Amino acid sequence: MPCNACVSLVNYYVRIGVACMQMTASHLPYTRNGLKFFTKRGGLTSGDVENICDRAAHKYVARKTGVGGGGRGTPPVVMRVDLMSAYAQHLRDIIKQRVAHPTHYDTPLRGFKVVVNAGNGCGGFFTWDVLEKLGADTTGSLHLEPDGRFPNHIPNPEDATAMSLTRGAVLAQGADLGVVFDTDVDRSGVVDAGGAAINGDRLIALMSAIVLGEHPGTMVVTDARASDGLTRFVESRGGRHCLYRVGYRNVIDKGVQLNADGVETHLMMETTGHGALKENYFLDDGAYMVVKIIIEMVRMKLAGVEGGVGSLIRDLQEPAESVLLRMDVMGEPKDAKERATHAVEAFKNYIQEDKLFGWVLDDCGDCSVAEGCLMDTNNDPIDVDAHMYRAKLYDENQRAVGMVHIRQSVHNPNIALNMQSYAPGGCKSMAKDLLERFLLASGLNGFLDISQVEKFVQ
Ligand SMILES: O=P(O)(O)OC[C@H]1O[C@H](O)[C@H](O)[C@@H](O)[C@@H]1O
Repeated sequence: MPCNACVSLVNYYVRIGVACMQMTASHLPYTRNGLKFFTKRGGLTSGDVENICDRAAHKYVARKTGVGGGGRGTPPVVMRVDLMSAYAQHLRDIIKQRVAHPTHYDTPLRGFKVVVNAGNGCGGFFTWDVLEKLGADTTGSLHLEPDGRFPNHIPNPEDATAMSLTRGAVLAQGADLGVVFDTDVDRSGVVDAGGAAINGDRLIALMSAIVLGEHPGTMVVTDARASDGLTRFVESRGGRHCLYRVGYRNVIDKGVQLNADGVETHLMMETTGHGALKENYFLDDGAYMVVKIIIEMVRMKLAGVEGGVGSLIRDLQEPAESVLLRMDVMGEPKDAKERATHAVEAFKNYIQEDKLFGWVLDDCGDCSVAEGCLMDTNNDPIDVDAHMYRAKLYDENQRAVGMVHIRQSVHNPNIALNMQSYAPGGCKSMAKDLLERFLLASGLNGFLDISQVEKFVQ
């Protein structure tokens, strides 16, 4: 079930105090699984989940040993709820109400062709239970049947195959829009009528354009891998851009915290396609994002605006090149976090100690070293992926070559090096510079596998 179907349950049952939980492996292999927990305030944080696990473990031990009660009491009430139908109806109602079609209120998508690629995850419902019921033609939709082996491609809007197959279907059908969901529909991407993939920064730009139309001046929170072009895009529309840590929960929690601090923040999105809106309980809900885009598409058509939703991001300036390289932390797994922290901090120190001439640490986002995030009043940040910095390289003529974002991976013992350049060849120049003047000079290659960087430089 799409995890954000849970919000329907929360909406409907919150009065009697019900929260909900979902089992999901997202796009990971079917041999792995996880749990997500929701209450009316949104998804629980990792700290909350740890607390629940601790308490469950204590209860389990108490029950096994007969010490401390073990949670015996009134047995829980079990009810069967058709959550998916309620969720789909909730989405349909939002589209109907917000489009308020002057001639066919109940079928506002009549005359529109929308192709869905569910990637064999659980997003197929969006085709028959949302789009078709609202009058859309969904001919040419792809991979709607759930299959945990994901036989066609990784169900992920960041996946090039997922996007290009959807593009092919959109162009073949002459569709107005293509929609790509990840497995559990917490992420999405779209393809416009011209076949352009709208994911990553482009999706954030599109959502920013829509949300800034509704909430002028709002803050938009993203992870700090987002491009400078995106910051300019948001600012040119009167918005503000807060760059924060990688990890969708970090990004969302930052938005929650900003709102609590009185900074109006309506959109929180990661460059991976996870996105949450204040109006939707701060949930990372891929279907809700698509609903917002579809409403905009229909409104534009009704207003006689040409070009479809893709035209909303025409002036987004994108990097000339984007590259992600990984450096595995070698040695004992137990030492990996400390070593990775050391390496990322060494990058900052090298710049601050003027050992990396031409490199300047960025002064916005929690990835900065100067003031911390410009808007950050959180003195107790989540200790996930906290070590990251962003820096720019300038050439001898003071022209910016590009930007590097260096951080520990959220999941694995490696360091991710995201590079974006402003001109072709810039990523290679930056990688070469970092390899020679930092990775080799510092001796970090003693415990970092720098082969991807070396290969890229060659
Ligand atoms: O640190 P990485 O391995 O690149 O993974 C980073 C990603 O981890 C998870 O999948 C989170 O859900 C994402 O929000 C995050 O962007």
